[in-house]
Amino acid sequence: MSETTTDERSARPGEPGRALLQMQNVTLRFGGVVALNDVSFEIRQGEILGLIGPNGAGKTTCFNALTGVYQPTEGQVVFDGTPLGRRKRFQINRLGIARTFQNIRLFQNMTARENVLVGADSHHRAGVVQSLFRLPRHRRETREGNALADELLELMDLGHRADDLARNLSYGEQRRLEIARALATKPKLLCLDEPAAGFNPVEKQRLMDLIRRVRDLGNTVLLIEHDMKLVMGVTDRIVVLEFGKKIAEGLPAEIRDNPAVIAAYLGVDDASEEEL
Ligand SMILES: Nc1ncnc2c1ncn2[C@@H]1O[C@H](COP(=O)(O)OP(=O)(O)OP(=O)(O)O)[C@@H](O)[C@H]1O
Repeated sequence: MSETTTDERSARPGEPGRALLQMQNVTLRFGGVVALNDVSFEIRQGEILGLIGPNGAGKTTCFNALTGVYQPTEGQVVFDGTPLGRRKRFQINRLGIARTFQNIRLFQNMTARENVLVGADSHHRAGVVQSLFRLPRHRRETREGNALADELLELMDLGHRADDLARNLSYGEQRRLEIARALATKPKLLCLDEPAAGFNPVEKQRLMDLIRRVRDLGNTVLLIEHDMKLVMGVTDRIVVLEFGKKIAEGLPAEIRDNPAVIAAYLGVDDASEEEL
């Protein structure tokens, strides 16, 4: 997990703090489709920022722009003071951005612990020679990796499943394992793309509690989530997209009362004013 200093945590969630990531006037086109249209916002150190909007609003494209899957057509993404430019996904991951996906991407025939270790391993420094001959650095990193993996599994309420194959975990456990694996890269920013998709309300609430726990340890989280009630309950600030444009940004209570947001969601089948 990322380490934080007192300075970084001094700003309370929702209050102005250090900008960890800045989307600066990002436009992203796919042929004639403008998936993002001049979008600007920032993610502040130590907060949970919710990114919401109706289907097709551009949320996943936004994620993809800031994790290196797509390059902005115009504008730029600045992370921790560094413009991401044309960096590849693994380079952006090394800078400190980790993400999970809408669909589960685990190594199904590996144990839960091994899946987390894959994340930690990508940041280890011991080379092939060190590993082959089990030299001291490799041994130390293996020990540290195992300890970190177990800590993260505990954090995600998966300590008791460490030695079970990923494929034998329940759907909810697999989703939590993905978050543990992403955290193993010790990211400065954790991006979660609909982590509660397919959950029942009780599971959803439990996951949101875990995400808050992750934030309380000093991590910064970007969260895409469709369920409005959950977003309102867990996030510190919210950015709302509609048709590729940012239509609102603010504290959950401000977003709930924002007429443009209410109008955007009333146009969607499965949302009602009550849900907002
Ligand atoms: N690779 C692509 N090629 C062409 N168009 C795309 C591509 N990816 C996304 N789009 C289009 O960009 C727009 C935004 O899509 P995006 O998936 O980012 O929205 P979203 O808010 O994540 O939606 P959902 O909630 O349904 O996942 C949509 O019109 C979509 O069809």
